[in-house]
Amino acid sequence: MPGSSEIEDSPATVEVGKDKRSLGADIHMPGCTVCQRCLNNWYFEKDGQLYCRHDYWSKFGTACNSCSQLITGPVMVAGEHRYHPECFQCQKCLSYIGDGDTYALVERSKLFCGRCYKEVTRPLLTASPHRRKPHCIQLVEIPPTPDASKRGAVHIAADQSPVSYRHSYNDRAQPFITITELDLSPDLESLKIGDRILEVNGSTVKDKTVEEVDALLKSKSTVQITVERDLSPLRINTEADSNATTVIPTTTLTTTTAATTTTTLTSSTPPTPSTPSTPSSISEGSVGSEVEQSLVINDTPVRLRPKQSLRARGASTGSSIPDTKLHFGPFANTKSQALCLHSPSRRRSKSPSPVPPSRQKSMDLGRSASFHTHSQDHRVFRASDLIPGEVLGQGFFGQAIKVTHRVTGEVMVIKELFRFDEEAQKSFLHEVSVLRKLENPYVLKFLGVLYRDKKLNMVTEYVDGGTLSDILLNHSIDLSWVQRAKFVKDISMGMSYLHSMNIIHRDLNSRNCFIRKDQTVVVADFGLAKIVPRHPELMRVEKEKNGRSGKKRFQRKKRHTVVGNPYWMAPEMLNGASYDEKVDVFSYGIIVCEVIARVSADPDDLPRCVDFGLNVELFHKKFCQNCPEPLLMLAVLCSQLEPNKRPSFESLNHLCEALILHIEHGMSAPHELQGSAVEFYRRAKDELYGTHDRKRSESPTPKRRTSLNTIEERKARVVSEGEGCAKT
Ligand SMILES: Nc1ncnc2c1ncn2[C@@H]1O[C@H](COP(=O)(O)OP(=O)(O)OP(=O)(O)O)[C@@H](O)[C@H]1O
Repeated sequence: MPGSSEIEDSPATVEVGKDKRSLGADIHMPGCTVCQRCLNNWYFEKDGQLYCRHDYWSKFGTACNSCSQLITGPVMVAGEHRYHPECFQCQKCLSYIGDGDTYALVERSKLFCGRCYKEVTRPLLTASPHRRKPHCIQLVEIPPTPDASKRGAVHIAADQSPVSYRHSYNDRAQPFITITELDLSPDLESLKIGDRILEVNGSTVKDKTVEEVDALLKSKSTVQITVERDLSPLRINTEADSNATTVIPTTTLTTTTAATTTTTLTSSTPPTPSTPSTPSSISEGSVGSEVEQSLVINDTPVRLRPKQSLRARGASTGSSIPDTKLHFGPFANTKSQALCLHSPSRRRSKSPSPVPPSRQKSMDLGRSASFHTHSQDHRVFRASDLIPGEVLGQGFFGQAIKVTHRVTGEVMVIKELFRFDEEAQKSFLHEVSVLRKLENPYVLKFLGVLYRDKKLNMVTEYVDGGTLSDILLNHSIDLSWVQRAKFVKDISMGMSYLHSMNIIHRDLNSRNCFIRKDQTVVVADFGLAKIVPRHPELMRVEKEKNGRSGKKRFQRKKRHTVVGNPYWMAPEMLNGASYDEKVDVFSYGIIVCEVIARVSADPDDLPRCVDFGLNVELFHKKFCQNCPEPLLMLAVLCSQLEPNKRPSFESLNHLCEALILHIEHGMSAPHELQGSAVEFYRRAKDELYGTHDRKRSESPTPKRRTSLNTIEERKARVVSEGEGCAKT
């Protein structure tokens, strides 16, 4: 995890799956099973063994093939490679490859959508037909048909050749299921003889027999096949191979595929060496029943005989695919059909195919073959699953729309971008990647993602009670002090969870806290959240990896970007100074003030000082006639100017619980919240400035808007000085 700040005051946490329990800080912690280092903060438990986070991840976690981060939610699977849905993105056109989309993963790292893959590989093949074709995992979709027999068949067999073991995607002993024959059909043009089948309709074929897989392939509905190919099972018949080429009069027809399969139809006597092929290049001539094809299969030349069913037999040297057959199908006598064989780069419209081009993607597909969910709760939705409802509101980059699931009736929210610049994309992806890691009753629940028009949308729970700000400012709603104390407790619970996950929210405010019908509050909006490592193991590993000074890299506070809304922003951030997670505690303090006063956080309404602190004396005078003193004390403690003096959310949880008991049942308030808040504030100010200067630090604000302007101007200045900013 990137970042540099270490969060103090947090007790050790046991993580058993998703269950996290706090331990007292004084409990002696044993060492990590793998690295033996003392587990004095976080640890993971599995089968009675304890691990540090790093070793747990490396032993049991699945890392994303793109960002290398642990995958905890939905995962896109390409062969043995796994991706976060938001990382499953075409590296050329940057569109998201979603549920049911075709793709190709080249050389195990370069991910392309189906269209870009064809564009990218074409010049490669043109440049050098001899070059070794890259390893590729590809999701190919065969459209549905009312009559499966008309679609063309994929013939498969268990491949016993040693090649099939060489780049295995698993370490099983049994052979791969390999495509041995393909009917000539536009639907099958993206498949190649020699392809190894990894999945059919999203299910691995590892444990299936050839017969079972064959039955799946014969389905009338859409079939999605994930195939792996490498080592050029078929490649261009070049000069070196030409001796073995059988020739038939008049025709030289060379078809180069975008992937690894090439087919050469060569002319008759005298045998002419094949010219280096160009993609889909064609010398005019007839292709009919007399044409014979020459192929190279696993480096062995084979012949293809032109019959209704062309059969390629292993040459005398012995082919690793001994009996390869190409069915030309009902249009065998047409040149265009012949070209369609293994020629995905050709436009389908040139083919007199019985399958209209629109059928290729027109069906409402089942779940993507490559999609699997690790978490029960996180899903990938299709646009057709969701009935759009009202727009709930707009943010800086996007908008939130209420939606209802067509089948289950669940009401949810999709958050979609309306700005597509880099900053918006980055912020959005960041929010998705943060939110999907979180699971807590006081944090907005992430439900999954929705791909629409090659764009990623986030799907979350719908929180039906409005924002905390809305509720507080609606004075027709009666809010008891107990209820208000419960609001602030819930926020503290959500925030302590976030901090325990090493996340600084940085945009905590009453508009980002939503209220459920049962009056619980959830913390939302993680677009500005910052992930900071604090686990000693992670730091050590990171330090070793980077060879940098751990001290410098992991000092507790670091100068971070200035982000968030200035009304809730901590003074140290407004001043452009280094900050840590205690900025969230300051924002929380301002929220507590809003809860007490039921006014907006605008400094016009909520009195602040020229040093950006809370003007407690004025606040007390204006708003605290009926307020329980310990609640005001809570606000004052949290909004202290010195970050280190603000309590952690962990201790705020306890204070809030005791506060509720105090307000509800008259039990004594915790000692931290006892006494006069105004007195406490004066003492703290005197300590900071001295008695004489304290008055000057407080806001005399003779002109009404001075304080507001000061805060906003200060932030604008900090930002223009180069600290950067997102969203105000
Ligand atoms: N899960 C949700 N449940 C109910 N209402 C929501 C939900 N998410 C968003 N909203 C409503 O939609 C509004 C816009 O939300 P959105 O997240 O798009 O922007 P924002 O959080 O207000 O702004 P920004 O993301 O720029 O900070 C919110 O203020 C809230 O009123």
